[in-house]
Amino acid sequence: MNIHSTSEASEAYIALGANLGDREGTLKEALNRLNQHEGIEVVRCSRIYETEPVGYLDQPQFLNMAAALRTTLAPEDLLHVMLAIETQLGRVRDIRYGPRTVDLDLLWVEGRSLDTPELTLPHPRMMERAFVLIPLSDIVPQNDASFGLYGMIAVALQDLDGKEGMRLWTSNEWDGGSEHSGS
Ligand SMILES: Nc1ncnc2c1ncn2[C@@H]1O[C@H](COP(=O)(O)OP(=O)(O)OP(=O)(O)O)[C@@H](O)[C@H]1O
Ligand SMILES: Nc1nc2c(c(=O)[nH]1)N=C(CO)CN2
Repeated sequence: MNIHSTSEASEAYIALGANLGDREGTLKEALNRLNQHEGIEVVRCSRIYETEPVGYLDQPQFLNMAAALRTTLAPEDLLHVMLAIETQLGRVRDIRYGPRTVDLDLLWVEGRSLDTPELTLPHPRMMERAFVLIPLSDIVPQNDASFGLYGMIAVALQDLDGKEGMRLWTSNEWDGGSEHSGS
C-alpha cells in the first residue's frame, strides 16, 4: 500500500532512543519494522545523535533520532505496534528512565490530542528534552503553518539545558530498509 496516496492517512512524529547493544543497528531495525507494517510508512528520518543520559545518570550514552510517519492506524494502534517492536528488539522494562535496547515514543499525531492512562498526545515530556527536540528539528518542516510545531520546538530549545550533552553521531539517514532500497 502506498500510504502517500491514502487520503485518511495522518502524519505522526516519533522519537527513538537506544543505549544497549548495537545501538545504531537497533534503531534502523525498528524503522524497518515500522515501515514493513501495512498501515505505516516512514517518510523522513533525522540524523542520529549521541547523547548524555538524562533522568537516570548511571547508564551508557544513548543514540537518539526522530522520524516522521504517515499512518492509517489510530494513535492507540500505532502505539501498540511500537510497543510490540520494542519487545521484539529486546526491550526489558525495569528501571524507569533506565537503559534499554530501544525506546519508541509517540510524540505527536496530526490533529490529535489525547490523555488516557495508556497514551498522552502530544507526548507530555517532549518539550523538556533536547535529545528529542534537536533530532525533531531536523525533520519538521519550517513552514508548517497549520500547526507551528517547528516554532514551538525552536522556542523550547532556547531555554533548555542538556543541548551541550549531544553530538552528531552520523548524518547517514535510514536507507529505507533493504527491501525498499532497490539494491
Ligand atoms: N505519547 C506516548 N508515547 C509512548 N508511550 C506513551 C505515551 N503516552 C503514554 N505512554 C505510555 O507510557 C508507557 C511507558 O512508556 P516507556 O516505558 O517507554 O516510558 P519511558 O521511556 O521510561 O519514559 P518516558 O515516557 O518519559 O519516555 C507506555 O507503555 C505507554 O502506555
Ligand atoms: N540522553 C537520553 N536520556 C534518556 C533517554 C534518551 O532517549 N536519551 N530516555 C530516557 C527514557 O525515556 C531517559 N533518559
